Amino acid sequence: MEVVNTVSALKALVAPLKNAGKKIALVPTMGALHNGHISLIESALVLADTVICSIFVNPTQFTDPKDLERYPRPLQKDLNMLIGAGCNILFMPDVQEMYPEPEQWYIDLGETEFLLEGAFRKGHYQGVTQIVKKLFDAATPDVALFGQKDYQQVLMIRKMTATFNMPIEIVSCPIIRERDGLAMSSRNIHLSETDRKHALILSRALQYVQANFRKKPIAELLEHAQSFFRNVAGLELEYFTIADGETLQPVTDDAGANVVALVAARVGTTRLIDNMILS
Ligand SMILES: Nc1ncnc2c1ncn2[C@@H]1O[C@H](COP(=O)(O)OP(=O)(O)OP(=O)(O)O)[C@@H](O)[C@H]1O
Ligand SMILES: CC(C)(CO)[C@@H](O)C(=O)[O-]
Ligand code: BAL
Repeated sequence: MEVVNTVSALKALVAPLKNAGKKIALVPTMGALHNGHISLIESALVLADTVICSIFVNPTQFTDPKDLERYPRPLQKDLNMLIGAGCNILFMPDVQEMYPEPEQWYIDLGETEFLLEGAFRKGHYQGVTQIVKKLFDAATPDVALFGQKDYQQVLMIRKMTATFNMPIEIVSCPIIRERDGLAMSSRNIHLSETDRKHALILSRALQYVQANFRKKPIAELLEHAQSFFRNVAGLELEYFTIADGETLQPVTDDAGANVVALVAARVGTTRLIDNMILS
């Protein structure tokens, strides 16, 4: 695996590959890799000739400075995992290169930006689209892969690429879970033993809704799913919604296809998200 730290070094590697007609895939990450990330690399290897993984903990998408400060950065382990997975190129730019000057960035991502994650992490999707645009410009991929775990993120990135007419296929990959159902996340490392038990409530509530969708009214599903989170010390529900998979607006009982249940909760000091597609 080639490791490059600058945009110019990345472009120098990628240009001859593109000239030779090779298909390039990009898997953007913030590091602290787990099997969810590795599944993206594996899917990328199927879709493309060369797979680039980026590791960059992007300051502009963090709304909580403590969250940024304590974001895990186990570099050696990440390198070993990427080599084991067969990744071809690791791009690890530094903050100074990605943001040489403080810059203005605003793009219209539509109303969906302000719902769910966007409501709890103000400006988050401006920061995400800002860095993903820079990563796309640097890597010039044909295809980029993201996890369904960050469901709303995939919608926002599709909107951004459409805005800039970027000819990049955006692929959403299934959520990889621990054996007991907890969605893998770099932030799981912060969970205490008690938090780890409470964290399971997110996937359990989603599973309940998935198993009972169209069997019970939406209001009843929501009430019961939300009740899973009540009176659990150290567990704080931020949202649980059953929404249209494109607009993320809440659906009613006559909803057709493309419905998703999404949840976010604080478990101890850690904020977790998860979702399941219902139809
Ligand atoms: N469990 C998972 N299954 C599949 N893809 C995942 C999973 N977790 C994260 N991803 C995807 O990996 C990419 C990089 O995510 P990121 O580096 O933020 O990891 P993360 O585990 O989501 O970390 P955190 O949630 O703590 O920010 C994103 O596209 C994300 O959706
Ligand atoms: C896409 C991403 C790498 C942009 O920083 C990040 O939001 C993530 O890890 O999902
Ligand atoms: N996994 C999405 C990146 C973030 O939480 O900031």
